[in-house]
Amino acid sequence: MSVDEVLDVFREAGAILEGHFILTSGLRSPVFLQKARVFMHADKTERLCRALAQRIRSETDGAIDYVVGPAVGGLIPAYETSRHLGVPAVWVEREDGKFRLRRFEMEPGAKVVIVEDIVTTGLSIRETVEALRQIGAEVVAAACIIDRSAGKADIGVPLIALAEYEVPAYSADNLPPELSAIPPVKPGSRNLG
Ligand SMILES: O=P(O)(O)OC[C@H]1O[C@H](OP(=O)(O)OP(=O)(O)O)[C@H](O)[C@@H]1O
Ligand SMILES: O=C(O)c1cc(=O)[nH]c(=O)[nH]1
Ligand SMILES: [Mg+2]
Repeated sequence: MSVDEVLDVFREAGAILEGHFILTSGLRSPVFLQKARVFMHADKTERLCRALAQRIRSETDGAIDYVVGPAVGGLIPAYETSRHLGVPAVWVEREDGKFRLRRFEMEPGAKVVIVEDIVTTGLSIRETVEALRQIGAEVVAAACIIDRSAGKADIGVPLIALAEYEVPAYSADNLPPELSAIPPVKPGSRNLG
């Protein structure tokens, strides 16, 4: 799929929100990609994840044992992408704030591909890589639907992005006046009580 085709899916689903958003990294942005509004539609999700699975197959060597999704945003795309790759999908979720594979066993040396929804700074993927390495898994690559860093995020493993779409983000102490004027909202699940 082309970048425009991917963004059209987000546009059609009303998933490109404008306002003042607190991102999971703490950065602020005037744009939020509300992926849940895409993933609520099985047909749109299938189209995106089929294309992502094709990219994963062509850009990784050898067999993959598992797809791993970082909860919450990675759950649905990891599951749907795994269906097209023909391997099981598991997930990491936060326990005391840290990602952990709480519900599954994984044999040491298992080859995994992380499937995320959105990448901004790459922080969530780096945390997922760390959790998987701690249990002896081999992270072959990570993949995402949209990379908001447009290739700049350093995650320490190859990143396969279905689309790169650069969106501005600012530190909280360096906001442009038009953002300062809007009360911020935090849509994601990190640090939810
Ligand atoms: O590259 P990063 O700077 O880490 O940003 C991207 C992450 O932010 C969102 O997760 P969030 O923690 O907001 O919660 P969610 O998965 O519940 O949406 C998204 O699902 C990615 O995991
Ligand atoms: O960086 C984030 O937290 C983030 C950005 C975005 O556009 N969508 C999302 O779900 N998370
Ligand atoms: Mg997430």
